[in-house]
Amino acid sequence: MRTEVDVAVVGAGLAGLRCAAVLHGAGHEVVVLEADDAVGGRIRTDRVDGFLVDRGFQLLNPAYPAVRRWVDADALRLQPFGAGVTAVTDDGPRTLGHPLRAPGLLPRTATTALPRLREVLGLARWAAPLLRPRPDRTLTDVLAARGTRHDVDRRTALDRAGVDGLLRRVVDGFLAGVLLEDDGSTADAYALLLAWTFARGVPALPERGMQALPEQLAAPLGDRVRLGHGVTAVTGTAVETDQGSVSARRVVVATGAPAAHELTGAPVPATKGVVTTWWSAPESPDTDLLHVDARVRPTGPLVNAAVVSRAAPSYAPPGRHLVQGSALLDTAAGRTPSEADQRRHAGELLGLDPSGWDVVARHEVPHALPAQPAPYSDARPVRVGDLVVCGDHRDTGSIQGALVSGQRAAQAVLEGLSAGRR
Ligand SMILES: Cc1cc2nc3c(=O)[nH]c(=O)nc-3n(C[C@H](O)[C@H](O)[C@H](O)COP(=O)(O)OP(=O)(O)OC[C@H]3O[C@@H](n4cnc5c(N)ncnc54)[C@H](O)[C@@H]3O)c2cc1C
Repeated sequence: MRTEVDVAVVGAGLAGLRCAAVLHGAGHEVVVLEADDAVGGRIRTDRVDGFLVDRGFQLLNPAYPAVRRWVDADALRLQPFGAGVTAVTDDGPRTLGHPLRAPGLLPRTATTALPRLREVLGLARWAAPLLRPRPDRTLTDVLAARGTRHDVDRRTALDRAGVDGLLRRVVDGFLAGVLLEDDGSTADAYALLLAWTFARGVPALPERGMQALPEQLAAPLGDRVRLGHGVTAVTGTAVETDQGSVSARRVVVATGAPAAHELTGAPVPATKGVVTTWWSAPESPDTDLLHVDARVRPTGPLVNAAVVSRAAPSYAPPGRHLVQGSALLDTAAGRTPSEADQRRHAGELLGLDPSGWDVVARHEVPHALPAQPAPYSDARPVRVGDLVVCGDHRDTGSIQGALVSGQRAAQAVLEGLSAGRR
């Protein structure tokens, strides 16, 4: 294979697909070179025995600005989770729900929150910047104006705001599952940004699984996406793959952080890992919420568990339920929770006997998210030497961040191409 194009994009994850779609839409000849056998990168879905299982539990928040702008969410036929969380506590299960988006949870939310007004006030102090954004300013602007909170991690910020007790354990447990760290080391500004998106939208799963999202982005590109093309080397104008070489006026590296480092030598953030086990269960409680362990001494490794098929019925065949339990994974530190530990803990969090569950799949994802320590930075440069680099590690470690970094990379390429023409 020898190809000549305007732009070669390495990687068909969300960032690469968004970047390629913009360039294709602007009339440039683009090729996307993907090592794997399908598009999606970290967002893949398998069908196993009639179940849909994503490669690691994740959710799509339709309130992400990038999703609103560039994704046809209606076409994905989203199945929302409940807007709240159920916590196992030392005094039994407690539920906290979004007051506007989950009015049905109000009585249970009030029972949890009213006896803890001091803790609620602490939480309000922590979340105060979220209450202030003016319609004409983004939350990032508001956080920038506050300055210092870019420099602290979320543990320090929650301590300073006086968030403690049960609500602190619920917040920590919930954020551990989203940020994939349980030491509070993520930049507080990013934790607040996430809280802001959770306040504005209810996370959901597409009817055909999470992979429907990258597939939608890839559709307009047609056969410009070449699967099974592992890239071995790049320069500013050429890409070597295991199938031959591609010449291009510009090259975009849109891989995850470790591959970006290998191909470009650019420094990349450390990564966080997660292991999700999926089980088929004959019965389940009627809950579409995430369940977390908010006991003073949690008894297992899970950051969350859920009966996925209660929220997303398309994920299980009739008469069965799909349960997931996710735990932090750090193979270098010897932290690889066993299936048995995950199963026992999931049973506790959901109030079920897990002995009759069958494993459907287990996904260990060592590089699930880039670490996002303080000071917060959501827009690392996309130009690295004469290459353009995108991916969630250049922005925030999220669907939103990957899409935005792809967009920024495309803009940088367009500027470069038009400057080259002058
Ligand atoms: C388990 C898990 C749970 C998550 N949960 C959430 C969530 O709930 N909400 C949220 O917003 N985000 C979540 N995320 C994060 C989100 O999925 C990622 O931020 C996003 O998908 C990253 O997209 P990307 O395009 O930057 O990178 P990737 O998806 O990693 O895409 C990079 C692509 O490059 C390809 N590639 C790599 N090397 C080469 C090479 N040499 N040649 C050719 N191709 C190559 C890869 O195969 C891949 O397809 C989660 C991620 C994981 C793994």
